[in-house]
Amino acid sequence: MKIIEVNNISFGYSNMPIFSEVDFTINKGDFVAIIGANGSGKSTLLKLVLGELVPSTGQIRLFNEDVQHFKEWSKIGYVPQKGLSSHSNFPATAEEIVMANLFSQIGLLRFPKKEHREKAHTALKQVGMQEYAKELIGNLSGGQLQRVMLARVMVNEPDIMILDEPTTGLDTETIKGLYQWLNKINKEAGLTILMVTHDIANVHQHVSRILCLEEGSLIELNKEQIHHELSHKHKHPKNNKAERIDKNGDI
Ligand SMILES: Nc1ncnc2c1ncn2[C@@H]1O[C@H](COP(=O)(O)OP(=O)(O)OP(=O)(O)O)[C@@H](O)[C@H]1O
Repeated sequence: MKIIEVNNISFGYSNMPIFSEVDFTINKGDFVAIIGANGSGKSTLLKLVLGELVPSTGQIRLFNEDVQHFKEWSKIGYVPQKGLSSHSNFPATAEEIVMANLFSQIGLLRFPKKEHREKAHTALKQVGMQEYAKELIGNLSGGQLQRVMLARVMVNEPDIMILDEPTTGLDTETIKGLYQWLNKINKEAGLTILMVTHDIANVHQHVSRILCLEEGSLIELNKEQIHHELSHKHKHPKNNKAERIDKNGDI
């Protein structure tokens, strides 16, 4: 089953083209990493997938529906870049942050019921944060905040989790734990995961596919290319092609 279908999209800010003719599909159960240099457009691509930006050409479908008409947003758990860390002084507990994401069920002006509290606790437990439910988020470490962000999207029982550089500012042990946890929910619960990351060295063993965005085009890396990327020898196939043509003297 196709969860995300991106067909031949192009996008640019004002007069600055970011990418063109980008195609990819995310199927149910995939664990996909998107890598690419700083500023190559990874966050922009996620914003297009989430319907926050509109491509100049091409089409994006979520769960077989055009993104512009898509309404079942609770199926998609989006963890933005930096997440809570920029709002950590907000006077709310971990439990309140998680419950707030149930607003479509609770209603904005109503008080949460026992069942909502229980759902929040289940989600916090899933990420190993149940003991911190009543803790103000300002008292949590970066790794704990990140786990609250994961619980915040898990509470809606999404079909896909979309993460934008979830390891920024975290220490090595926390990063390892996060990847193991993502691997577990992908394998055991079948949650589909799409993750933007710089961290190919740690992530490649967990993901099923790696997409690389560079110089305006997106390609899926094969095993050999992943190996080259790991040894810092990667060249985007677009460039490799140009190099090959050069060598053959065909231009
Ligand atoms: N709202 C905007 N208006 C104009 N230019 C933008 C806007 N947002 C991003 N850009 C530019 O578009 C390019 C792609 O940005 P984007 O944040 O998508 O890249 P990225 O690959 O996610 O980068 P990073 O790895 O540093 O997070 C960058 O050159 C950025 O400066």
